Amino acid sequence: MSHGWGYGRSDGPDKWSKHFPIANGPRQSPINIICGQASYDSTLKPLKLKYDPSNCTDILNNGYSFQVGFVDDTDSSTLTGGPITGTYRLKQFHFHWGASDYRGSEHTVNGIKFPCELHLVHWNTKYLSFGEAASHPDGLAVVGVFLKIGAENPRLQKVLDALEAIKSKGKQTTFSNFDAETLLPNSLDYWTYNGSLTTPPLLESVTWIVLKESISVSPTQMGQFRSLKFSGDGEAHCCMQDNYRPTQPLKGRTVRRSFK
Ligand SMILES: NS(=O)(=O)N=C1NCCCN1
Ligand SMILES: [Zn+2]
Repeated sequence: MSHGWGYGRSDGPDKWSKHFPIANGPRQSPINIICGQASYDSTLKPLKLKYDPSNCTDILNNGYSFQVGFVDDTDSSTLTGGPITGTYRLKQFHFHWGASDYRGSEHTVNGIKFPCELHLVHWNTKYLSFGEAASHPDGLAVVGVFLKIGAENPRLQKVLDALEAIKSKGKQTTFSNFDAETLLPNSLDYWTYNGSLTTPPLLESVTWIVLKESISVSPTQMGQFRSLKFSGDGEAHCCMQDNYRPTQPLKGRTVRRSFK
């Protein structure tokens, strides 16, 4: 499952530019969102997320994070509105987290790190597939949701309960009838900017939509994230944590906000 990159000292984010030179490109992600510099745009539409729980198929430890996959052969789980035009289909969601509760998110807000960040990955249906869409500047839209330490999150717990079966790299199991909408906060106010995938191949094809409101996660639940392994069965155990890319230079980009 390893593609020659990771989050360790020898293969981590500072080394990615060796095989993926776009790592130093003009629209890399994640970024630090400076609230006072994000400009309100009254033309931004409300986000419309319509997810069908029956599209949910599986949960996989891919050796970098874990992802929950969705069938994406129809428009039954989609993102529309917001800063995008057209219809984007939900492909998967995954998370990034830290070894401690004081780091782990990829985006930061006024320099503040959260312990975890959820990414809901969607692709533009003007293209034929996720893979095709990922090579176009308007191909992908990722909704980012911060997780903040607080009360136990019973909706998140449904996902965490499935981790028992996918502790090591390459493990996959069925995961069905999950409504991804239950992972969203009450408010869909957002920041948006043009960026990239935050993991190799770091393609600059993502419209980022980062929600202002966070969802809760308890310290115990964060421990369940950290119980996963980067390593496969039979390999030296390596806890899956600190699987986040540090923030990247803005390089003149504008961050817009949908809220006053
Ligand atoms: N963290 S991210 O920007 O969503 N990066 C991704 N890379 C591979 C495909 C899905 N997403
Ligand atoms: Zn991600």
